[in-house]
Amino acid sequence: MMDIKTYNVIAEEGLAEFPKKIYTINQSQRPDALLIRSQDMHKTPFGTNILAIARAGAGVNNIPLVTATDMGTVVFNTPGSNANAVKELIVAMLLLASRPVVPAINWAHKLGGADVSLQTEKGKDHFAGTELLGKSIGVVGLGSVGSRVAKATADLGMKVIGYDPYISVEHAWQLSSDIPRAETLEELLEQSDFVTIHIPYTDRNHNLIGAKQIEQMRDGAVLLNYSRGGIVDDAAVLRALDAGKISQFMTDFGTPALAANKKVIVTPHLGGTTEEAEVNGARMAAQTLRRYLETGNINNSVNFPSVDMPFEAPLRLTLIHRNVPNMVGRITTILANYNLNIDNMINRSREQIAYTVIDMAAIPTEQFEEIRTELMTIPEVIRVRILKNPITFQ
Ligand SMILES: NC(=O)C1=CN([C@@H]2O[C@H](COP(=O)(O)OP(=O)(O)OC[C@H]3O[C@@H](n4cnc5c(N)ncnc54)[C@H](O)[C@@H]3O)[C@@H](O)[C@H]2O)C=CC1
Ligand SMILES: O=C(O)CCC(=O)C(=O)O
Repeated sequence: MMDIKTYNVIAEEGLAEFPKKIYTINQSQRPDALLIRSQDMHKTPFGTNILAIARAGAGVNNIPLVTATDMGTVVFNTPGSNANAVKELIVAMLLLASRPVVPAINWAHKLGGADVSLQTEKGKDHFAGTELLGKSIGVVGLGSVGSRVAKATADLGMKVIGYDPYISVEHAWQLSSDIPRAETLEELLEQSDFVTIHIPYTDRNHNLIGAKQIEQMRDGAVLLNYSRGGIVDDAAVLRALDAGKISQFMTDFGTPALAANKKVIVTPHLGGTTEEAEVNGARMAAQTLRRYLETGNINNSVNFPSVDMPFEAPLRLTLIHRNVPNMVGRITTILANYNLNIDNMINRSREQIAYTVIDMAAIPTEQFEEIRTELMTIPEVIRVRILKNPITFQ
């Protein structure tokens, strides 16, 4: 049996992906893997018993990736699982930035008496807005969320300009050729009535939008941050709002200072919070975890290479090791000493880490620990697992 520990609200549909014959959920003091959303894993200790951490969602800045990699813990996310939810919220926020819908509703609910329609017609002009049609929007980051926001806002008749110097081939293909791309962030900022950010929080992206960038924006522009706190320098934004340089800031990552400012609209980290996105993310995370735990195959990892080798032999050895020369030679020498014949093998690396998967014929279960211990004597080996093929192992 393997145990999955969860943090945060994980949709039942995701947990149902773990068959009760093989898995328990939150039953062990030494779980085998974690299924999380925004839990701050920088402050949540986890040990080497944790083979993998699956993050139902996109951002992984809540997970100490270097530590996890050094421990041989594979970290997964669920790319795109909540991108539509974020896109729809951005459309809502753009509309709320242009039309004072919330104050208008509050006012309308307070109207009373026989002449409600008279009061309505007299007072409604206080709540006149503007239209999105023809306005320009700069989309920073053209990944799963940004590419959808670009399309949706173009469909609303906005003039869209994108910026993403690191765009993946997959996302570049998805992006309509009608969406012009800025060469620099400055170029985008200068041309946009609205600027919306859809990039991961990384050291490189810390305060990407600071005082200098805000100065480059159009006077009266609206800024949206539905990516992460820390990507936008909130103090610089507050100064720019007070000075009238930008007109509104809309963010999913509130602070008391932001919430106290009337030109800021704070939502409580709601971007991915729809029934559909929560189910998508939980299912995808659970399926990815299961594939890794049961077959050793890796996809959607943010710290390990992708590996997809059909599990056809009775036994599979998986080795996580440092990416140094001659590892495969040293590993196979040990296996040869046991007279083990290799059916199939794959070795992949990602930066400092490498992953070797070796399929072979059945050996007595009593030998597993001995072989595992011997392989672990190679100093660069971090983790060795021996997996039984549930179909072929006799
Ligand atoms: N508010 C919420 O609930 C949610 C927030 N997010 C946040 O949004 C971020 C983006 O999500 P996805 O689009 O799904 O991720 P993604 O990985 O599909 O796309 C991110 C894009 O940003 C680009 N990028 C990175 N640094 C950049 C920079 N300095 N300038 C321009 N482009 C840059 C990358 O090349 C990539 O194309 C996540 O990392 C997460 O922090 C995502 C989902 C929900
Ligand atoms: O609702 C959640 O779990 C957080 C969504 C999010 O921020 C992300 O996917 O990066």
